[in-house]
Amino acid sequence: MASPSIALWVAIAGAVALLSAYTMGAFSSKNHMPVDGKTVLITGASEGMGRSAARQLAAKGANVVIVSRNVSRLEESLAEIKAAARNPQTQRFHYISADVSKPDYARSLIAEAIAWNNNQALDIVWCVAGKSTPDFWVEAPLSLTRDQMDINFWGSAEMAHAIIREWCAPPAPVLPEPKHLIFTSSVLAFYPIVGYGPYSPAKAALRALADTLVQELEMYPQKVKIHVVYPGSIQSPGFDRENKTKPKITQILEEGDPVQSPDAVAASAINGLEKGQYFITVAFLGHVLRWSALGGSPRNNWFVDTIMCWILQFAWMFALPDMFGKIRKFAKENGHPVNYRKKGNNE
Ligand SMILES: NC(=O)C1=CN([C@@H]2O[C@H](COP(=O)(O)OP(=O)(O)OC[C@H]3O[C@@H](n4cnc5c(N)ncnc54)[C@H](OP(=O)(O)O)[C@@H]3O)[C@@H](O)[C@H]2O)C=CC1
Ligand SMILES: CCCCCCCCCCCCCCCC(=O)[C@@H](N)CO
Repeated sequence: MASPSIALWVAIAGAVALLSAYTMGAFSSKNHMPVDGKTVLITGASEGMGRSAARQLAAKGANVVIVSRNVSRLEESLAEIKAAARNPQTQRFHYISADVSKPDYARSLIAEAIAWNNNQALDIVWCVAGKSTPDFWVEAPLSLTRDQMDINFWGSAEMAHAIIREWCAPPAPVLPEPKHLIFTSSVLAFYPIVGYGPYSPAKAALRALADTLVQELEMYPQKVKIHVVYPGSIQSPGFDRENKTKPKITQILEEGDPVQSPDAVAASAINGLEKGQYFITVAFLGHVLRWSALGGSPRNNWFVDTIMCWILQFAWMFALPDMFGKIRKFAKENGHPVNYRKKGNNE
């Protein structure tokens, strides 16, 4: 015999479950970033996650322009991307060699891509090109931080400036479907760890730029959606290179981060884009670090994000002493950092 109060609790629990299922997107399968027949420009697509993303977008029907410096790698990558096309008869593919760390590289690059695209505007621009050379911030020359800023921050900022001016100029058409600009940051933007000092500030700067742009773009009649992808460790050619200079303590601290394949990261990022997410994390540690550091950034989901942000503030009570404990133990055993900085670092 159920008392009225039990029935009431069951009803409330049911309503909460429904509400959370609804807010978690269980009833909405809308694709917020359809790419079939659209044209995507993607930088850093000759290797690693950019190449995987380009191939997966081709398989979903996109025309793709890939950008990086090395032409033979671009050609090889383009062949692979072409082979994955969904509609080989109608889809088109192209590469452009450019160095994204150079000032003002983006305007002429975009002009070339538009000309190739039968003078049609680009639909999606994804900045993936990036590079990390881990080292101790104090021991490494300061020029290393400048170089990392040039590629990781300026490489995307130049592109954002040029493409948004293109999409949002007064004569540009106001279309029902949004354009998409995607940045590729790193979970280190949420929680930087020692050894990535020359790199993390550039990736964190991308977050601040994106948080500004989502506000600024509200003021234009044209619709542009900003997204930021935050990968953890990716088993890419770049990862193999960075491991050569990565300090031991950095390896110890990032041990708990499972390395993902470029394909898995690209698939998960595209899944987040299709769900319409703003900040996209591609693995569990990434979700955790996003919740642990969300601040005033727009939410993907008010219900889930609010509860998880709240829980994660408690998790730091255990995580921070653990991380600092590892650093202090390492320092005690190894002495002054000058002694254990890896050889082979540029000096
Ligand atoms: N690997 C990892 O663990 C993580 C990586 N990231 C970020 O994800 C992105 C992809 O990383 P990953 O898959 O490792 O990439 P890779 O290092 O394997 O590949 C980098 C790509 O960018 C291109 N590139 C590098 N420098 C320039 C430049 N100056 N101008 C134009 N293109 C350039 C490269 O081609 P070329 O050399 O021919 O120019 C290549 O196509 C990067 O932004 C990276 O910072 C984030 C978190 C973790
Ligand atoms: C409550 C919170 C728990 C905290 C746990 C902390 C674990 C830290 C893991 C750091 C992972 C770093 C991946 C670097 C990826 C990257 O960007 C480079 N490989 C550059 O290419």
